[in-house]
Amino acid sequence: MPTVLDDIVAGVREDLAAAQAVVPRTRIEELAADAAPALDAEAALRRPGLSLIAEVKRSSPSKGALAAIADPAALAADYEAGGATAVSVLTERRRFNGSLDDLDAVRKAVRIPVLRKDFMVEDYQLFEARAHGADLILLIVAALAQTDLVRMQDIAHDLGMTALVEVHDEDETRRAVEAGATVIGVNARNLKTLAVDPDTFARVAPLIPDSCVKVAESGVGGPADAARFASEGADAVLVGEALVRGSDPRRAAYELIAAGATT
Ligand SMILES: O=C(O)c1ccccc1NCC(=O)[C@H](O)[C@H](O)COP(=O)(O)O
Repeated sequence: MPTVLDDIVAGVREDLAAAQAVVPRTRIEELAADAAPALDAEAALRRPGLSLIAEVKRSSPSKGALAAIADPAALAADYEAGGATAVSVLTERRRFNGSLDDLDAVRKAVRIPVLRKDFMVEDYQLFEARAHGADLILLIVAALAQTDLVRMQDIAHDLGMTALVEVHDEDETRRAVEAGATVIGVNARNLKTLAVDPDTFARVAPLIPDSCVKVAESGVGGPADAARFASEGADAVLVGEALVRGSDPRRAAYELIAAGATT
């Protein structure tokens, strides 16, 4: 029985084939090479205190529609003003209602690193991300064979980008570490059931070497959660829903970061 992840990836592959028919691989590589150099997102995430990766997220498979976000650039600018270290832009179209246009708009609006958050399954998407100004990309261990994970991380680094390698459990964490990941995101959302287990980070983080940046992803509902993840060793939290549902994203971003600093 296909999982939610399988369904999402199948849709991504269809959209990717359409994109490649319009912009072939050689051209997307040229566009990536011509883009302004990537910002050093890993260095930014290593700064003292709890970093916030604030997400532009319109909808999701687990919750459906979250927020209309007519102006993703304005939202990203609010995140930056609130002290976010980076902005995550969901570019997947079918389930998250995102796009590369959102990435372009956010890239133009902020001076902090930008994450292209998508389901990366082919090298083409890495060049595409860079061509659209991404500084960070997401590699989901559950969606990739180990050889693909290693190669795609190498390509991302060659393009000057940081790879946020996402894990959900102990086995995936071992694979991420073995692949040489330096920035590891522990996603509390089970990709089969979509349930969020807030204890995932505490369980899995001890397997991540101290030399890595540790990011707690999903289910951060407010400052108390940010403080808890910081006390459990998170260097950063990645937050979507709690920020896009609120009325004051700038203040909400500030409060998450402040809560992380108090631990
Ligand atoms: O959000 C989902 O429902 C989802 C389902 C399947 C795969 C990925 C999914 N979300 C992507 C993310 O990782 C989150 O957007 C991100 O961690 C922020 O989560 P949250 O703060 O809980 O919105």
